[in-house]
Amino acid sequence: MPPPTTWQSLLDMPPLWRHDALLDADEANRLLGCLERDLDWQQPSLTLFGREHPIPRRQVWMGDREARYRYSGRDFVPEPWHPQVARLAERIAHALRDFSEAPRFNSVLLNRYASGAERMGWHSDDEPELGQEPLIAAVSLGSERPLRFRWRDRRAPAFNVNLTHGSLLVMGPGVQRQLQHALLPRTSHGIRISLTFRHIVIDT
Ligand SMILES: O=C(O)CCC(=O)C(=O)O
Ligand SMILES: [Fe+2]
Repeated sequence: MPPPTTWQSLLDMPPLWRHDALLDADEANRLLGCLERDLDWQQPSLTLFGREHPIPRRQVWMGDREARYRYSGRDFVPEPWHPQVARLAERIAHALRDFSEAPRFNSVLLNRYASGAERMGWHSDDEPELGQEPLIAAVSLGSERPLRFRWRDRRAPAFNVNLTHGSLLVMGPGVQRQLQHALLPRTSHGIRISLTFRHIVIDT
């Protein structure tokens, strides 16, 4: 496990870690503006009980060409790496050098929440293409919002993790299997962008 100087351990087992200053405020501001401007933010619909619902946020999938993912029963090829996002992936890999299980991230889901009303419901990132025990690294930009976690077996109370501008949250092996997370709606919040870096296992 990494030295605890810049890292804060939120859970020991499974490992949940936060780094509050991956980017300084200027870097985080610049990246937020650049992603806002450059990316083609999408709002796909999901089918739930036979009805189509547009997702309550915008998103972009980005990554290596081979890192395809399935979504609503269809195969998607990710957008090519934006140079600033590719640089950020390298920076995270560097910050994670002391985690023995740190993967090489070949894809990232970017989420854009225009206001506190936009959100993401309870889920785990446990799609088969992420492998058995994924490590997911999430960078937050913009308005500070809590990510709420709950244990699937309700062994302990749910808790919030505050995601500040420029911070990095690491969800280590076991987090997706044992917990769910959600970005719940909040009043009076400004724009927020998150980038969740993942490793998609490529079938050969
Ligand atoms: O926006 C967030 O911090 C949560 C994103 C998330 O859970 C995901 O991309 O799977
Ligand atoms: Fe997630």
